[in-house]
Amino acid sequence: MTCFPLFCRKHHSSTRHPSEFDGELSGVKNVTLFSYKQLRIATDDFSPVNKIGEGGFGSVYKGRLKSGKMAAIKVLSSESKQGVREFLTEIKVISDVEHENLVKLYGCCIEDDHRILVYNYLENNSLAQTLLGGGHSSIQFNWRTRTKICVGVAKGLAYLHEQVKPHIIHRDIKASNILLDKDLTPKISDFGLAKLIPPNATHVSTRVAGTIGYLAPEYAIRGQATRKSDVYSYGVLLIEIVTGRCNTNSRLPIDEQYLLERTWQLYERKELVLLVDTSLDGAFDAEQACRFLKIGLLCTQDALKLRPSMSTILKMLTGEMEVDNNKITKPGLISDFMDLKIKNNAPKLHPEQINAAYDYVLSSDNTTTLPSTSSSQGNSTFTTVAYDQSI
Ligand SMILES: Nc1ncnc2c1ncn2[C@@H]1O[C@H](COP(=O)(O)OP(=O)(O)OP(=O)(O)O)[C@@H](O)[C@H]1O
Repeated sequence: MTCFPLFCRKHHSSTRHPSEFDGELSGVKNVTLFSYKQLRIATDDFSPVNKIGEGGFGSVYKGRLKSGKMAAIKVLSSESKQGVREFLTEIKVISDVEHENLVKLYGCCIEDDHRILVYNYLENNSLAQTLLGGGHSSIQFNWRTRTKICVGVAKGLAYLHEQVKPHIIHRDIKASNILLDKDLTPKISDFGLAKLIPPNATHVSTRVAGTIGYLAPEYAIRGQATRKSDVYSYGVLLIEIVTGRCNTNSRLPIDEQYLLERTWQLYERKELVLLVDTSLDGAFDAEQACRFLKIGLLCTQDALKLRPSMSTILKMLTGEMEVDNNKITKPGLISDFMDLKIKNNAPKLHPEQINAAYDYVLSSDNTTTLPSTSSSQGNSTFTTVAYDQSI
């Protein structure tokens, strides 16, 4: 393994072709550059046996580096144009930040057409595959562990939002981007969509790219990414961790399908405790669990100003600050926005219809008919959307 700043020319191997990446990454320091051969050896020639995941970006392999360290090796698929941009963003953003609750980038490989990111390997997969994976994991998420995960993710985000300069908006906080190490310490991953906030900017107007179910309405509709749109996604995640449920589940009765709506209903009825994951068999601190759910509601309010900052959230999670019930208002839901826009009193939408409705709301032709409500129902909302704000 060679360790040197990227694009320190005297170290370039003969196989590396200078490209548009040189300019794009000129400010990046201290990233280890791996050769393709090193990563081929580490992964046994990218053997399917070592494949541990597949994302929007490409395939992820487990590998052992020459140093003996285990690594997660993320190979950008060659067709992915958008992926190249995200590849560059990810390197720029995370090469400079280091925190216990953020995934660590060991380095990258830019050789011929290969674009590969190398991270520290996290033994216990993502929250999406474990806690929310429908019972396919043997990990016991007891209440203490859940508390540690909620607090850890909040610390990682507070660091990105408030300590790093310029501040960083992650833009894709969701269960599949929270990875767990061997001690179940959470690590925020996937900085490919992150944006750096220029000093004095109130928001970054941007292509909307994120995951339905976690997107703050103002970000989904107007493309305005702020730290408060990350706070919204964090609120959704927090409620998922306490309840052990995905934010949308179309197998449930209609009034329970949308977790945020359900949380609000039970909050109004003062029955929030009923929402806590039943697999805990009652072994949880009810005051703390209800507090976490209320914090989730604070985070997902429609008005950005009402959503707390990550450092305030952290204080509320740890009990250093009280949650003021008077400050909690109804969650902002994209479906509410769509209900207003869609003619003929659109019925409640299934997750796959939300995708179609997105396109509908953002298209100039708002006379388009929505697909019928009787379509087949899926359980997952982990659909990544990306469209131009200018649409
Ligand atoms: N550092 C890592 N350690 C262990 N496993 C990892 C690591 N990074 C990624 N993985 C595995 O690879 C999978 C795919 O990760 P990736 O970040 O490419 O996509 P994703 O976040 O699941 O989806 P999307 O790209 O659509 O957001 C993860 O769900 C996880 O199982």
